Amino acid sequence: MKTILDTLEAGTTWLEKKGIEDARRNMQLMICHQLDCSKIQLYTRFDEPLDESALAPLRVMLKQRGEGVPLQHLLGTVEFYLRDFHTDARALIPRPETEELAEILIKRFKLPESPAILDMGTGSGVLGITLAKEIPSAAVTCADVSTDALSLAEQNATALDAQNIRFVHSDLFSQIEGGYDLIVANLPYVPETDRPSLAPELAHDPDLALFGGQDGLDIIRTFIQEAPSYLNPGGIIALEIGIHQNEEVEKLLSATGFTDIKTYPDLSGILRFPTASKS
Ligand SMILES: C[S@@+](CC[C@H](N)C(=O)[O-])C[C@H]1O[C@@H](n2cnc3c(N)ncnc32)[C@H](O)[C@@H]1O
Repeated sequence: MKTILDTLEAGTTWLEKKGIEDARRNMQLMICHQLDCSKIQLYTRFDEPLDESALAPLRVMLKQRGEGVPLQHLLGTVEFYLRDFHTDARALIPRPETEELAEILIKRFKLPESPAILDMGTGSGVLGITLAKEIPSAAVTCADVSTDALSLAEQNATALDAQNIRFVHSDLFSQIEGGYDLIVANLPYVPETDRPSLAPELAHDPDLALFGGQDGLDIIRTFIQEAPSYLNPGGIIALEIGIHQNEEVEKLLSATGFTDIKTYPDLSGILRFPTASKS
């Protein structure tokens, strides 16, 4: 009978042949998911035999992973700011760099006592829900044009018991009323011209979450132009953008009258998080 270690080795080899990066980690996490145990527990159970009731679903997951289905969709969750968020095809899989944006906002910005916060393009809700949980006195609004994304975000807010939060179906600010102290937005920024060269796994993210027109900035341009009307004086705008988009976005912010413009780098040094204030 196959042990956990046999299964881990065989699955890793198979995923490597399929060109999956980090194959061993992928396989470990799929086994942990199937056995409902942590990675540490897995190491202590290597010699345990796996019967067909555990192997059969693992084979299905392995096959799907080999076909390029993202690991996060197979596991059903992603950790973001130390909380587990459900993730599926309804919204973009939360990315680790977005966690860095949450960290910057929580640690580096001084917000009013009970800030009104808007998360525009909330997707699975990771930014808005994290801010709601980390700043319990905040009143957070999460908006998205996708009703699918909103249903996932609401599911996550309920699972994480975020109560200081509401959800609005809105194409940018069309259904939003003003008065925010912080507006954060990770809107689509992938240039249409990059579509043919994108990693196959991105095909599992909704198009609506990725593409922002020819240079990627179509939606962000409108967002920046409209945002001042929805910010309180001294209010902050914070975005996530793609590589080499910072100069154009800083110009847009400046042309719209924002001050204190600063773009923070992500951990790999890409200037990814522009922030600015309304004077
Ligand atoms: C890059 S995803 C980010 C999702 C989430 N905020 C995150 O960080 O993981 C962009 C999100 O913006 C939403 N979106 C796209 N166009 C929009 C628009 N015009 N108005 C509001 N939301 C929009 C998409 O549906 C998608 O959920």
